[in-house]
Amino acid sequence: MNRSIFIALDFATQEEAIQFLKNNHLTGAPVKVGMQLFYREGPSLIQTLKEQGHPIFLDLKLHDIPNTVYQAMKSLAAIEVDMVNVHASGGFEMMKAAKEGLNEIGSDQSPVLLAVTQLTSTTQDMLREELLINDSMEQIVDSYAALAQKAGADGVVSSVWEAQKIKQTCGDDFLTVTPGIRLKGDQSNDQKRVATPNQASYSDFLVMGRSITQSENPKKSYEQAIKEWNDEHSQTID
Ligand SMILES: O=c1ccn([C@@H]2O[C@H](COP(=O)(O)O)[C@@H](O)[C@H]2O)c(=O)[nH]1
Repeated sequence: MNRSIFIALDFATQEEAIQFLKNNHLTGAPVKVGMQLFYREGPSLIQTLKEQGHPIFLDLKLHDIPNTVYQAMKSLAAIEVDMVNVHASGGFEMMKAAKEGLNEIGSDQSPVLLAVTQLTSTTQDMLREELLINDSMEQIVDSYAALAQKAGADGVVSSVWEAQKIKQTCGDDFLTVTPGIRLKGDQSNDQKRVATPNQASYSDFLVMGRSITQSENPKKSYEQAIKEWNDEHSQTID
């Protein structure tokens, strides 16, 4: 899969999601399906999106005992999405079990496994005061990424602000998928570690929801995000 921006389809129903894509000429664009839509519509929605040519990131963030995650990943591998994820805080054995579950269908066809390091809605203060973790955000994200890589994950979900360090620690081929993206001037909403597309030079994939889905002109916002990101990337690489 080439580097691309996944549109977060955070809609209540399949009908709304498909209509959004159709009305805005986004059929075939990479999409992220999360809990809201998948818990209601299930695998048939994935089938419909696949028939319309969309690369799919199924963002269910599994977090359970290793055997349960292993069995769940076998089910998810069977619906043939492109990327799935777990919470890295589930630990090494759980992430390893996730990878084994996905590989049951044959490792060359199995979905990419990502591990969520720390949600982009989490701040340093929350880590310290609510979760009783005293290390810095960067240290935690970095060590979770290294653990995820050791367990067999293909990459991580983090904010843009940790992506460079992850690449240094885990290597260029280890994928960095970054939500919390906003176009300049847009509201952050519940996101805390936010960035614009042109700040995302170390990301392999961006995830963008409301800056596109709630824009007055979603197609234009999507194209603007791609342009900003690509311009920045070519400047960094050249
Ligand atoms: O750390 C994470 C992990 C996943 N997400 C998901 O990405 C989108 C972001 O939506 P926006 O509207 O662009 O804020 C959403 O579906 C989250 O569940 C994340 O934001 N942060």
